[in-house]
Amino acid sequence: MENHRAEEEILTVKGLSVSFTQYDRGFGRKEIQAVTDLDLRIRIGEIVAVVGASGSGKSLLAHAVMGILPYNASMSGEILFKGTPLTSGRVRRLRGRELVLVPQSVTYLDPLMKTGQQLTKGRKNPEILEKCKNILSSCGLGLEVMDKYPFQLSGGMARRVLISTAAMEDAELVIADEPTPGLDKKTAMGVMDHFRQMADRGAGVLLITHDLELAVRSADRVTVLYGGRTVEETEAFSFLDEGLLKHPYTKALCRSMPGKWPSADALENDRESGIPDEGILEYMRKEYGR
Ligand SMILES: Nc1ncnc2c1ncn2[C@@H]1O[C@H](COP(=O)(O)OP(=O)(O)OP(=O)(O)O)[C@@H](O)[C@H]1O
Ligand code: NI
Repeated sequence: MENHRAEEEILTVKGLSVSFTQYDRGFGRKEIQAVTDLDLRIRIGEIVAVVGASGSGKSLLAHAVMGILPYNASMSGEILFKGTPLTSGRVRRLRGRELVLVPQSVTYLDPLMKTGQQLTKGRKNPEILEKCKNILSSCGLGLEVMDKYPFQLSGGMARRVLISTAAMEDAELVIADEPTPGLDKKTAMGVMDHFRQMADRGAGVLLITHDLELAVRSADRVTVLYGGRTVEETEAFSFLDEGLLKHPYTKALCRSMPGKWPSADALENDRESGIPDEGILEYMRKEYGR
């Protein structure tokens, strides 16, 4: 992975739309548009965060890239991995190797397999075991978890095993779907350090999270979704200065970060923010129709 041009895109998503067909009793079919015309780019060495409220389409984006959308979903748009279309055959070959997902739900761990086997995929050479040990320890876990089945782990431990499983592969694209709930801040930052190391070695990382603060601290760029659409795409540092953000929804999100509440005085004189008096959610409902 050494000789890539720095500007090379690992992942290119162009105009992605995902919809579901629902059948109502007696009323026929209804199309539900869940993701609309989404663009996203991840270059080598980059961590790109996707943030947005529950139901804004973050996991669907991840699942579309991984080729694991549910059977009743249909998608359109283009998804390229290293500049070449990610066809269903290609994604099947790359999944779990060059293309790795840290799924949102820990139920993705195989309940019948000890975690050690899931981590090493049965490989027993000393280098693999050493690597496994290092990765587990950077996620705050000891080697003893390798001898346990998933049901013997707490939710937070299972999540860390999932992250470690992904980190074991020298993936070129890692998609982490809400990797940090249930982890304390220190462990969460440890996990993010790990993703940063992977990026430094030439991978691209897509970090999906509710946690805007984590996104701003760990990612290079942040894409904000609302109702399946991109509201704003910006450098992470823009969140340190609200004036660099464009959309009122992003500004409102920025203000919701801990320690980010503007003073009463600032709010009194707040003509610049563009955050409407009616409240941001009411505004978004009108603008985005949901
Ligand atoms: N199998 C499905 N059938 C119908 N609608 C679906 C299906 N899966 C997802 N959706 C809809 O698509 C929208 C986006 O879902 P998605 O799981 O991507 O949200 P999310 O941003 O990941 O939310 P969360 O933060 O809660 O994980 C939701 O409104 C959801 O209702
Ligand atoms: Ni999700």
